[in-house]
Amino acid sequence: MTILKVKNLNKVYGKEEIKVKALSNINLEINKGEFVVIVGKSGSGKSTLLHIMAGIETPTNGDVIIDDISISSLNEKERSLLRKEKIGLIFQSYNLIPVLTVEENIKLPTINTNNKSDEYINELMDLLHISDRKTHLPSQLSGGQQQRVAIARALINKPAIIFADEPTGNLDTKTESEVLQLLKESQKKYNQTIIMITHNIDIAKYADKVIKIEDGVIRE
Ligand SMILES: Nc1ncnc2c1ncn2[C@@H]1O[C@H](COP(=O)(O)OP(=O)(O)OP(=O)(O)O)[C@@H](O)[C@H]1O
Repeated sequence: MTILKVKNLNKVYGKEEIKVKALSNINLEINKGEFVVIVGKSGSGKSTLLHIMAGIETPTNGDVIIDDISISSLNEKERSLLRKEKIGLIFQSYNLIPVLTVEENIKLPTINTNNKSDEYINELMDLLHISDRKTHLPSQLSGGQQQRVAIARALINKPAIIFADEPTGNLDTKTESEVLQLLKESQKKYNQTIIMITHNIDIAKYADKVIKIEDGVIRE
């Protein structure tokens, strides 16, 4: 079953002499439950594609369809609701709120939703080995711990699709494999789709589908 479709997508940044064509006529389909990896050289358009698929950046033209809903037909408020309900985002920079504790950061996406599950927060903190840091602030954590908090925050609403931009780029090998293991367990348990940018060939080996981008174009 298709969960995400990209149709004739183009993205151009800037105008005239500073114009950059970041994506050219991208078409793809991703099935529910798939683990998809996006690879390609620096500047090839990976982050641009991921951000547009996640509804945090708009295309110049073309469309993204998530669960039969066309993102371009939504206004900003509706897009934000769709993101909250269906999408989890993990970035290489953790984007945690500095004045909130670990637990408060993880709970952020549950505000204004029906998700009141303290049980799942505790389960995630246990799985990610951050339970003993739940009242700490992000500045009191190591990089790996901060990334695990960001991952718990992305998973808290049990999103249908998890978008991850180099999520293990700043982690040591041991933490990296723990984080990947957790993502895969979550994917299996809740039939989630993971779409991840990585430079790590080993991660690409585990993927159900590898999307290779070269100069804004998909190479099969
Ligand atoms: N906000 C922006 N304004 C202008 N050009 C941009 C902007 N964001 C990206 N670009 C350009 O679009 C192209 C694709 O960038 P993108 O960040 O998607 O590449 P990437 O494959 O994710 O690279 P990396 O692996 O280095 O993160 C690049 O040429 C980049 O310079």
